[in-house]
Amino acid sequence: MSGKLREAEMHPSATVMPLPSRLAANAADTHAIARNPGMALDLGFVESMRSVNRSALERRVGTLTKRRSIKADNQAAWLLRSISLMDLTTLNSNDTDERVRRLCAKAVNPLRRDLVEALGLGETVIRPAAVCVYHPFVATAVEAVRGTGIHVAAVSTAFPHGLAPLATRIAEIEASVADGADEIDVVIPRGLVFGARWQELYDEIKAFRAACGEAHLKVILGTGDLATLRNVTLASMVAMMAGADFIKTSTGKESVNATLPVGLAMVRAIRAYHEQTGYLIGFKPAGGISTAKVSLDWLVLMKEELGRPWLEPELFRFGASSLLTDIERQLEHHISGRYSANHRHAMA
Ligand SMILES: O=C[C@H](O)COP(=O)(O)O
Repeated sequence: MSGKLREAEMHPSATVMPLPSRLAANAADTHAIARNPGMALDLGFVESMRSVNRSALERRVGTLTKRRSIKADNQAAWLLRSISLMDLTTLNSNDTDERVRRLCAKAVNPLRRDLVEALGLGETVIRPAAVCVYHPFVATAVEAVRGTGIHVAAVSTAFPHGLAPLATRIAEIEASVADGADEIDVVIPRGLVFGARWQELYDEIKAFRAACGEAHLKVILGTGDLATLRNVTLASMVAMMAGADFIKTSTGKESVNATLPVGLAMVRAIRAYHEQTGYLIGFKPAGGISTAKVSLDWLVLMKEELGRPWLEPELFRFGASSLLTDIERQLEHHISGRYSANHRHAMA
């Protein structure tokens, strides 16, 4: 099979629908979007989202993923898109500066030279949107990706549980911003959701947003801990009202991470918020997304439910530590018809 990609395939956004009013036209800057300022907490609106039908969401996900909207011939182009939508992540207890430098080097050159050439990419640069690290490694990452356009995201607010005093969590955000992180992934204390303590949750997230300043705020709900899709939907809505730029499923540390039905509940909350306010909120599924095929399922879901603007890094990211390795293997297979051993891939 030829590995060369047609121009239109390399740039799926070339055929996008007209951009909604709040999306800036300059897609070269992945922060070029009108930021969600948030709104007053409207519990009536939050509660209007309360009925969530799990089996209907599961049926919809089944239909979407079986319809194979991405044809085999186009899959390589969409896998390249998955790379550009990735927050390449390392969040391990044994992380070191050296490991973070290696991750960043991989982000700067995510594909081997021979793959780039075989795919006919020419001067087209394909890179993850961001690297995502713990606070102590922010400065190292900033230095390592300087000048590349790759964002540096820090997980913050006592990741992954969110159970430190509020002042400590806010100070953590401020420290990561001071070190150069321009995206901050915060976690919510799940107990605020179980107790329906929406005002407290709203106030905390609003304080996180203020501490972020210009840095973009991604709010991790820890959906695997939240027990019901109703909780997921209501927490999504409160996070957006409090000024989240993105809502994100999971930390990668819960026993259940990003699932498509949960993702669907969240993107429908995003749609409702957009209809109410005109603002576009990003979505980041994270945790356990490790295969190229699953990444394509997510892209189909986003395209079908929210449309093309949510296939751009301004509005969609995968949080993933090992997805890139599988995408590289699948691209190699696309080119050569063979799979190579994992050890040939630097991040394996
Ligand atoms: O936010 C990103 C996640 O922690 C990554 O999870 P993962 O290691 O399962 O890909």
